[in-house]
Amino acid sequence: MSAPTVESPFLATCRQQSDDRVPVWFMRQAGRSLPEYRQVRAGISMLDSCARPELVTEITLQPVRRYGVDAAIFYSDIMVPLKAAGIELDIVPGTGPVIAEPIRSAADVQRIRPLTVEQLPYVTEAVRLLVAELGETPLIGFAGAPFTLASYLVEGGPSKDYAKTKALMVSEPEVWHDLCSRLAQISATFLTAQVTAGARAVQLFDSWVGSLSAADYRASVLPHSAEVLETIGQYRVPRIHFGVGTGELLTLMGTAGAEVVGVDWRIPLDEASARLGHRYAVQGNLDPALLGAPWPVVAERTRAVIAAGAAAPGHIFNLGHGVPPGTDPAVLERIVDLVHDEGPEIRRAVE
Ligand SMILES: Cc1c2[nH]c(c1CCC(=O)O)Cc1[nH]c(c(CCC(=O)O)c1C)Cc1[nH]c(c(CCC(=O)O)c1C)Cc1[nH]c(c(C)c1CCC(=O)O)C2
Repeated sequence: MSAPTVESPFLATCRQQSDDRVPVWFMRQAGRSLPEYRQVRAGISMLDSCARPELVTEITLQPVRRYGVDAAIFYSDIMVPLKAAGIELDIVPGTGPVIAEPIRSAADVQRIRPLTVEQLPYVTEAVRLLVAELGETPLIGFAGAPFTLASYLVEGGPSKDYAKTKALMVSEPEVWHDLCSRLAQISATFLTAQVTAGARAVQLFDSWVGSLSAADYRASVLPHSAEVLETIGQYRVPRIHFGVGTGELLTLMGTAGAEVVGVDWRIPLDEASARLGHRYAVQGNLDPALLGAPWPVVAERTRAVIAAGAAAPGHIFNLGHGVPPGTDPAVLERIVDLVHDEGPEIRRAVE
């Protein structure tokens, strides 16, 4: 056991300098599961809400107040920097991102212009306001990774099979790499805006990359995600890299450059850590679909996640993906308390 640090438990764990405390936050902790969120968002579209710094600050703080989580995540969306770069899109409630003119050709790709931090003034301002309000609680900045962003741009919206995206990737590799290079630049700029304004960690969401084979991931996607992570490396903040269904990609994802690898519920954290050579802290991985089960079941599963996480050189408790909109906030509150109260003991029992 290393000496306790003055740093936040979340940041210490990212850096593998934690004691036995288990930090916890939830992907999509801000959002429709919270009545106070539904109230302040009423009548304001998702994308408009992201451009209002006071509102962004309030929504980001809501789950921190309610749950006592160890980190805040910036309220925005992976599509916000694409819109700022001039791509016409909307986020449709209940559906997700919808692109006015999908990107399918070399000429389409050339329309995507580079983004500058100056084009994101509402991001800079919101992060500054937030950091002043948050005190010791660190703010996590985030961005979408090139593959996940490309999947929306090429499909034109959400997809089940990513068929158009994969077809472009394998049939026109030059166009694909040009697209992903541009998206990497945009993602890195979105992260830079957040980190230079005071975010103390970042998460790169490659939510849909688990649809790829390891060979395609390595050849067509990994270099672009690595580019984003490398660009942000100069700021010395911990980097978290997450995707859904990535069990077969974990070994490769570990090489992309992040300090922490996020894992979904399909693979236990001890197995995930083994696939990562026990070199990285892990984040996850309670199945969000279980949040509606009776509390004793949720509690047992929460304890099992903590026990499996003890195999890694650091464990940040989270869900395996985002909080579903219908979740009872009281359950998340109980999970945070359990992780904080019982986490150290469960870890010591395993070690
Ligand atoms: C794939 C993806 C998107 N957006 C994001 C991802 C990667 C994370 C993941 O895999 O879930 C990232 C994201 N989106 C949002 C956040 C805010 C911070 C947080 O996690 O609390 C974060 C980190 C707010 C949001 N982004 C969105 C909402 C819900 C819309 C609303 O409340 O009106 C929120 C709170 C909209 C959105 N935006 C996107 C989708 C699929 C949706 C859901 C559409 C729907 O079900 O209505 C694209």
